[in-house]
Amino acid sequence: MSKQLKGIAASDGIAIAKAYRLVEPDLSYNKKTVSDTDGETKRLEDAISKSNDELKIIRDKAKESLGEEEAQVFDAHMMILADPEFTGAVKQKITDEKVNAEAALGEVSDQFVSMFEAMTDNKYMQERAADVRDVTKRIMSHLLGVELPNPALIDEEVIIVAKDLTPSDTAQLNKKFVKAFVTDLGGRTAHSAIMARSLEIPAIVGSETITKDAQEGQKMIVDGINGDIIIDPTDAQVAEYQQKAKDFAAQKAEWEKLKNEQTLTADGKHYTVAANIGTPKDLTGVVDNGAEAIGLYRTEFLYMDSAELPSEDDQFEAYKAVLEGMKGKPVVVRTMDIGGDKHLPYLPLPEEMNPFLGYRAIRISLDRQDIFRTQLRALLRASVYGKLQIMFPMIATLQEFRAAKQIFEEEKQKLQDKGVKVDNDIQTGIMIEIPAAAVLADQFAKEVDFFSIGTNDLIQYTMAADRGNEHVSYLYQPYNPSILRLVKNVIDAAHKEGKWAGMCGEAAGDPIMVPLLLGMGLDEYSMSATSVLKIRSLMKRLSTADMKAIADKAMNELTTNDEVAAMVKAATSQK
Ligand SMILES: C=C(OP(=O)(O)O)C(=O)O
Ligand SMILES: [Mg+2]
Repeated sequence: MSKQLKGIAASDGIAIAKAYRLVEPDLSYNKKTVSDTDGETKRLEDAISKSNDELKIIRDKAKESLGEEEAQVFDAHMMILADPEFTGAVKQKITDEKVNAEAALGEVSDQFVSMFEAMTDNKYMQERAADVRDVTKRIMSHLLGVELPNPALIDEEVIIVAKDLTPSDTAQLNKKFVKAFVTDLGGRTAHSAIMARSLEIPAIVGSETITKDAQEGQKMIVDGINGDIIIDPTDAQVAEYQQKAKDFAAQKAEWEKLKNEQTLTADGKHYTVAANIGTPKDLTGVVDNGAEAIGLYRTEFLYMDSAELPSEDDQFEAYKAVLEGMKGKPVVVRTMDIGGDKHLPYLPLPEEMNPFLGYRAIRISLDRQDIFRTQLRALLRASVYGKLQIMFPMIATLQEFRAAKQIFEEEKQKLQDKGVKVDNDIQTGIMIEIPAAAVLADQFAKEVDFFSIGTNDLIQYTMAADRGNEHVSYLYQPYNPSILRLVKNVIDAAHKEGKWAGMCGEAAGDPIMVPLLLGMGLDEYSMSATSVLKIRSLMKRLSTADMKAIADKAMNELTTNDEVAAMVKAATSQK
């Protein structure tokens, strides 16, 4: 019997394939005393040898499908397996303390991990802690006779089923075989969901129970447009969704025709439809989808993809590639936004009760000026290759903006003094994603060159509802009149000072939000590249005067998110 489930639609598209459970098995063990220590040592050696064979295969596969760099992590794992200090310590423990191999491995591993993690001034050794943890899991799985999921070995079409996916898990998915993913946890603006959209993989998050409901290899349908999941579908359901997939492809082909057009409304007004990117690799999607600018380059992925802080030169190359690739079209580069759900293995952050309210983004940059200044220098040097605009994330106060701007000016001056060419007209702006900044937008507008509204965070901070928590996702309300009024306040404040206002949160590519934003006069809309043509097509049939009436009604007469959504749908003939 087929089973239906609903989750939060996070990335468009339909997929039909077998489930692949990316779920860690239970690796818990009991500590036991053993008399046959030789036998126990032999069990350990077998498990190590099986782990080694497995890692060799995984390494080769990863190299083939993901590239040399992604595959290197498995080399590091094999080195630990071959390291007599580590494996020797486990064997010693079995013999000396007469304990089972699982307990000896677990305890030695914990010691190594704590030792590496304590070396806070040695990034290389700190990273080894994560490697030791991974290798321990692999050996333990063989000792316990359970199987670890090995996503790098996937060689047939699958739908990934997981509790949650971190941005780095998502980066390792091979698009050739991974047709979709479904998770228990998460919200539409979690970074794994954002990455799914840029990879053009259908995704559903926050299903709550998919890891309980879907068994390995079971056939599944994932409808990333509506958030529907069907496990073990009937033939009729498969046929129905094959048709839906065809319709979706036809719709996409229709949008494709707008690729080289400007974005004009029905009454002939031009607005900039831009794209968000995470790495220079995403440029292809931006160009293929005809985006008119890059409204947000999330540079933290450059830091996350690296084993250590990226050097000034590495960063320079990445920024230059993006600026050149856009051929003079504007590129808004956001300085590093680490913290919240984005971590760096080599930059341990303090454990926090509320990481989204803690040490992150500009707060880290102003504290760790060595990191910040390096990034600004790389940006300044790259600025001559295109139209660079720099944006600071998570600005709460004017002092923060002034401090960031001051550091930017200092670095610019130092480079110029050395005779390095930099663009003299780089605009500097801020993300508006903290309600304090949205409320004081009139004061900020006097000092910044532009605003870009980050609704992903602005909504979570205004509604006090974690953007990634499916239990409070009902409160994550982009169309709530409170959010709309804040957004309007920001746009009006910018315009009053002759500045421009954009939006780079996911709401900028939302077909219900866009008519409201047009009505409020938002200048720039930056979204997943895959939404650009859909939104251009929508804007083409809307008139700004009509949308102004709708936006005014939403902000002044309606009271709930749902009322606003229903009104916009009816007024713009959307289903
Ligand atoms: C665009 C935003 O930034 P991020 O999603 O990276 O937090 C936002 O908060 O809306
Ligand atoms: Mg944000």
